[in-house]
Amino acid sequence: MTAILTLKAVSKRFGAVVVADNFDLSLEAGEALGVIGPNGAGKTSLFNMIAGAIRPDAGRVLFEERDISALSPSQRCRVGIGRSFQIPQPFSGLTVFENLCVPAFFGNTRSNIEVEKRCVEVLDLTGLLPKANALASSLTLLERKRLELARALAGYPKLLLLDEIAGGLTPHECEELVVVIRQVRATGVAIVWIEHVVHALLAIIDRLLVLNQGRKLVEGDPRQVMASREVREIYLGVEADG
Ligand SMILES: Nc1ncnc2c1ncn2[C@@H]1O[C@H](COP(=O)(O)OP(=O)(O)OP(=O)(O)O)[C@@H](O)[C@H]1O
Repeated sequence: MTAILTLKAVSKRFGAVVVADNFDLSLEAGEALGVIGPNGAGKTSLFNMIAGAIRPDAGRVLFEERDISALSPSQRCRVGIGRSFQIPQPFSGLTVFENLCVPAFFGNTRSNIEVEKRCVEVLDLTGLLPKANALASSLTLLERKRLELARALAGYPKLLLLDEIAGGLTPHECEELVVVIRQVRATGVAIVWIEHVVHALLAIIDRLLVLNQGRKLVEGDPRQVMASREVREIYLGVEADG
């Protein structure tokens, strides 16, 4: 299969803090990868380097085998990278539908009818159709999370970066969101999902990567990774003896 995303020997540091240490990553089209790691491990910085918000000190980022290292965040959006942020910040004075129009119209040559159709499709997929005309400021936390996902989807991404989208939700709300993300996945979009709510991740992903201090600590089958000595050590603070 073709790699949709490749990171080659990416390094980044902020002063003495290393957030990526000669880091390699490959993701196939349609694949779902989970990313966990302790606070400060470099997870959001990884997204920032994929989405173009920060530039690595060294290394390259490839999307569908094209080097996108020099592209701006908006150009990366246009090639097919969508992103949701840890703290949803919708345009609170606009309606839910209008919030989607912004990324759906941005920087493309699609007709109004096509873009409107896309917005309705995404609202339906994310369960927000009944709220289409509500002001974003009136939404509950779960609805704002749905809107965050919908805004990332509105720009026709082939790769979706989800940053702790389940954070702060009740277990029941989290289950509802997992149902939506599963539906998104079924449309063929590749997903990289950073999440501390591990059971939500495990319901979706094919592969799990554990980051620590900008390095890949362990990666592979999600359940095997969760049961690994390395994960027990960093999360439980125990010196596992294997
Ligand atoms: N722009 C920046 N300038 C300076 N330091 C930064 C910058 N961005 C991130 N850092 C530092 O880099 C480290 C990694 O941050 P990052 O947000 O990538 O971690 P994370 O794994 O996402 O953590 P969390 O789980 O707490 O969100 C942290 O120590 C953070 O303070």
